[in-house]
Amino acid sequence: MLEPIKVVVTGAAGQIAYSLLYQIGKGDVFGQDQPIIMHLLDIPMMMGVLEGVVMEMMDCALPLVRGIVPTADPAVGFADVEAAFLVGAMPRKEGMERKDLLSANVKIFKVQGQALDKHAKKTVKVLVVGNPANTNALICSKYAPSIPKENFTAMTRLDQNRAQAQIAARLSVGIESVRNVLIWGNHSSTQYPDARHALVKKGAEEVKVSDALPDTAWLQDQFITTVQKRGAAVIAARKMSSAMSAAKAAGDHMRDWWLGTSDGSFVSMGVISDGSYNAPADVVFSFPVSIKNKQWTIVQGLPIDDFSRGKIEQTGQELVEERQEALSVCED
Ligand SMILES: NC(=O)C1=CN([C@@H]2O[C@H](COP(=O)(O)OP(=O)(O)OC[C@H]3O[C@@H](n4cnc5c(N)ncnc54)[C@H](O)[C@@H]3O)[C@@H](O)[C@H]2O)C=CC1
Ligand SMILES: O=C(O)CCC(=O)C(=O)O
Repeated sequence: MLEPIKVVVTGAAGQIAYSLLYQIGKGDVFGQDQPIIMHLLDIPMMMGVLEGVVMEMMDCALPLVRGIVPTADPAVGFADVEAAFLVGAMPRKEGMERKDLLSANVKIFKVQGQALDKHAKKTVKVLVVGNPANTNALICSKYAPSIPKENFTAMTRLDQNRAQAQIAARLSVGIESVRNVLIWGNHSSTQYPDARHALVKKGAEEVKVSDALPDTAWLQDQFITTVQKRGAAVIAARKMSSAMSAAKAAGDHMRDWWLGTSDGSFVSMGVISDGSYNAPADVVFSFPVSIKNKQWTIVQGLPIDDFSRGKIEQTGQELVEERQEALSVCED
């Protein structure tokens, strides 16, 4: 058995955390041999609710959970953590775009960046879930200058999972038969879900999704818009934003970062852009990445046609605009 690691979940009294904490505690994210001390951070007025979550965590009787620290103090929440799930932020309501949350939420990520800088391990892996996730991750990193920029990522894994599920359903195959479906850009309605590089198992063989599903009209239209608008569709139906699927995606993202991806497979993560694929540099942009030894690398050399180039440009432009707005909010 390994030494315990400290893992923080912010927004710990909220709906995503309610599903996420169990996954982490039962070993689905960091592995079955990795004990965990869970730091649960929320705001002072939620401490009563958080007490109930702590009782439930205890009552789950999870052998890997070696300690639970509920707190409203970021200095305690972020102390010596090796992994951080930054979930705590306001969710959007029906009719809003995620970027409408920017002015309310971005300041949370400034403060948490400063706290991570002071209190977390310098190797901490940070996953930002709270929306607008890409720009919040950028701001968090800016205010944590002693931690490498590569350690701050934003979640587009829910979009990837949604896209993979749409393709699998359309082909009537199991979800595990489909891989390398990508999300480019922003976790917003400009994101570009891309099945051009995706593969599907057909018997003993693996073939391109575009060959198994020669329906370009669907792939270039309904597939993309369904994934782009899925968050809004869930809100319209549930009157609350996605939580179970968001928690699953957060676990998937961190697990792959911690334990690595298999050869030839890639996953989508919002990471600091170096300008690959003509995306704007210095925004947090979702790229295909492969991961080894807890380090992600942007997968290079995928062929990009004019259709994809236009979509990448559009979502990149939105991220540049969000960056500008976020920086001015933080300077106020
Ligand atoms: N990137 C993605 O794919 C997804 C992102 N989200 C986003 O995740 C965020 C959380 O969603 P839910 O859990 O459904 O919301 P929720 O409202 O159920 O829970 C949010 C929790 O965060 C807490 N919180 C607020 N400010 C905080 C702070 N400064 N420090 C610590 N905790 C704080 C609140 O008190 C609350 O308990 C939202 O911004 C939502 O839009 C949701 C689904 C998917
Ligand atoms: O704002 C939303 O769309 C709800 C949460 C979310 O980001 C999503 O479901 O993708």
